[in-house]
Amino acid sequence: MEGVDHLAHERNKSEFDVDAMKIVWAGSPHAFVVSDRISKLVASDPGFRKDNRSTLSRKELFKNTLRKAAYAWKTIIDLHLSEEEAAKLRFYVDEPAFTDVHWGMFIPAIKGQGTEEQQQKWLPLAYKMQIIGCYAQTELGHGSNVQGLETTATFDPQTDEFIIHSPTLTSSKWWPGGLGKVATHAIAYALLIVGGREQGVHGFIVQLRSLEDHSPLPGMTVGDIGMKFGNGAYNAMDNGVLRFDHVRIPRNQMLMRVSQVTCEGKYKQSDVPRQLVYGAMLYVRQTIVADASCALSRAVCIATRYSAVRRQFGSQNGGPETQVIDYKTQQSRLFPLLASAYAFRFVGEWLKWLYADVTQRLQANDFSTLPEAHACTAGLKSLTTTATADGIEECRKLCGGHGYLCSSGLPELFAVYVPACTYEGENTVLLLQVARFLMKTVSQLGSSKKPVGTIAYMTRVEHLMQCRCGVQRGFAELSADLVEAAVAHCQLLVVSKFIEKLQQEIPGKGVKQQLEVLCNIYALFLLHKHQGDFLSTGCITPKHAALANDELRSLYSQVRPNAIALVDAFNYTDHYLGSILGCYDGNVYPKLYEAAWKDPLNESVVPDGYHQYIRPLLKQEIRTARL
Ligand SMILES: CC/C=C\C/C=C\C/C=C\C/C=C\CC/C=C/C(=O)SCCNC(=O)CCNC(=O)[C@H](O)C(C)(C)COP(=O)(O)OP(=O)(O)OC[C@H]1O[C@@H](n2cnc3c(N)ncnc32)[C@H](O)[C@@H]1OP(=O)(O)O
Ligand SMILES: Cc1cc2nc3c(=O)[nH]c(=O)nc-3n(C[C@H](O)[C@H](O)[C@H](O)COP(=O)(O)OP(=O)(O)OC[C@H]3O[C@@H](n4cnc5c(N)ncnc54)[C@H](O)[C@@H]3O)c2cc1C
Repeated sequence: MEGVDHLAHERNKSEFDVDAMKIVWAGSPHAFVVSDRISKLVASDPGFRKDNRSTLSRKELFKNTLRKAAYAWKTIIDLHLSEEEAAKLRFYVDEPAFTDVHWGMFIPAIKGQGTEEQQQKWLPLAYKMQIIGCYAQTELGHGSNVQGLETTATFDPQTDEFIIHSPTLTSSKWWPGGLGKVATHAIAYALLIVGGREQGVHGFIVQLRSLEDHSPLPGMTVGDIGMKFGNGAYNAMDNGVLRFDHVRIPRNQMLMRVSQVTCEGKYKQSDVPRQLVYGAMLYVRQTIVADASCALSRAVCIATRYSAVRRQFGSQNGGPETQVIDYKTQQSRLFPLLASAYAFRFVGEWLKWLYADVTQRLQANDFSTLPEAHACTAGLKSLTTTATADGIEECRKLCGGHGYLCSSGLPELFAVYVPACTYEGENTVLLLQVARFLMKTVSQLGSSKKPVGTIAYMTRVEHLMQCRCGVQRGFAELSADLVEAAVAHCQLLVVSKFIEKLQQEIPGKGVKQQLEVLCNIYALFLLHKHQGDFLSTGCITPKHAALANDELRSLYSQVRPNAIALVDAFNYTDHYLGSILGCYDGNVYPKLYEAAWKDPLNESVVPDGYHQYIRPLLKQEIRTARL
């Protein structure tokens, strides 16, 4: 039944102003208007179609991605879109591509680590896409251990150049997105050697390919690293391999904000801390946290709408069966994820603020908040991506069998999303960074250096002052426990930022009340899940644990009538969701049925291969047939 809203009865039940919630979700009325306009623009343009993605071969998929990226760029130019609108357009096009790394890493690395002069030279070219950049840090042998990178950049004072070289197989650059087939330039990270002395890892701008015919420049061996997890999905991205054979670049292509090499071959360090070499990672981790709420909310939107459409069991006197969303078990799996999507949205907003604040301070040579910013970006990146990847998979299961179909949108969403747990810092490795920061704070508790900001609470935890570790090799030996402490610290951050959000004025009928319910679900669900830890440390009593569980059930009942409206507030178009199960009108079954017939296997009634393989089998001719 075309045009009928099968979820209208659900939408009529809602107890709050959905339009006002859309603005809260978007961040501001302006952000909502931009997001709404651009998402509809992308959805209505056949040039951005994506429903056939899972049936394309790797080569077709990749070429189609190139076409879309070029078409997106043309749209941006033709419509004179602002930077903000252009970023939204790329977001709603929803295809992993070299452009993510060009805009998300190459440009930020030059901005953060380049001198004024370098920025003036390279940024205009990059902004106009006259050059396309990638971020070549990871190597075949080392990813997490950045100090272990083997690529060398040796200064040659005779020619005023660096010689970039890959001395071993394991020093081959391996993984950088966009490197394989597209990028013309890279920020390549290499061990700097000046006057025979090693000076640690630094970033260099290296041209990879000719701007005339795209052939690799002399001394470069470059290609794609091969198929990745999931058909379609992240295979639209050309993650690459690169070897340097004594490639020479001018001295002024070393990113020199943090440290410099003079033409005489002197190595000089500015007053800024060395850690700023890692600055691009700080930036991207912050954007990944914001992105987690998008990916999780998308999966939750699909699972919630479908749970309201799907009915199983419970028919009374021939009446309709029960909507699966009404089962308490379904609610106890789904609603904490709905609450998490909102929680991650708000902590992402806060992290964006924190990043802007630290950037401003760094510009004024105030480096005091850098360790905290590093711990927050690393920890929240780890926490939100792990929870989102797990959450997407849970949403697939919440959709039963149909969740496994590509047309549900969930398998591809999972395949595209799950590497976020690894890239930009493997999640456990990042939690160890948070643990290191926490232990450093604990060790300073008795001193005059008082913890502030996100660790201010530590002064209130009396017993931390008495913490002494009797275990040999302290940190390494206890690292599994310390990782758990780091997760708990990050969860505290998420909960406290949700509570802070609720302390702000939030307009719109019933909006604040809904958010309070979600915040309580988020916090109590954590308490319920980790009640063993809370009980064993005496933080709660068994009675508290039971009360929390009772309260959770009551909160789920309060969410139930508002569930569809709470996911409508994400304001996702059917194009962006890319899911038959999650379509706005809930008209799932006819769409699933129709889509099945479009599969290439159904192009002929009798399949290719019948005469060769099926018929001989049926006719018992298999032993004589040539297979
Ligand atoms: C489809 C895409 C969808 C969504 C994405 C949305 C937007 C994103 C846009 C684009 C991205 C798109 C695709 C992703 C592409 C992926 C790219 C990459 O993966 S790039 C490679 C990333 N690599 C890593 O993250 C490596 C991880 N390793 C490290 O960060 C470090 O090596 C590590 C910190 C683990 C260890 O460093 P090391 O110096 O060896 O050790 P140490 O622990 O001694 O640290 C020294 C000192 O420095 C402090 N510190 C470490 N890192 C930072 C930092 N980033 N900032 C500030 N400070 C830092 C550390 O705390 C320590 O300080 P103290 O001595 O304790 O004071
Ligand atoms: C899709 C994708 C895109 C990528 N894009 C880029 C890119 O554009 N540019 C780029 O430079 N890189 C890129 N990467 C590489 C990525 O950044 C690294 O893979 C990532 O940082 C993890 O490093 P690794 O592979 O060395 O993992 P490893 O460090 O080898 O991890 C293996 C295991 O060892 C554990 N481990 C490692 N160190 C420790 C430790 N100290 N203590 C305890 N456990 C430890 C980890 O927890 C993990 O379980 C990309 C990767 C992927 C998957």
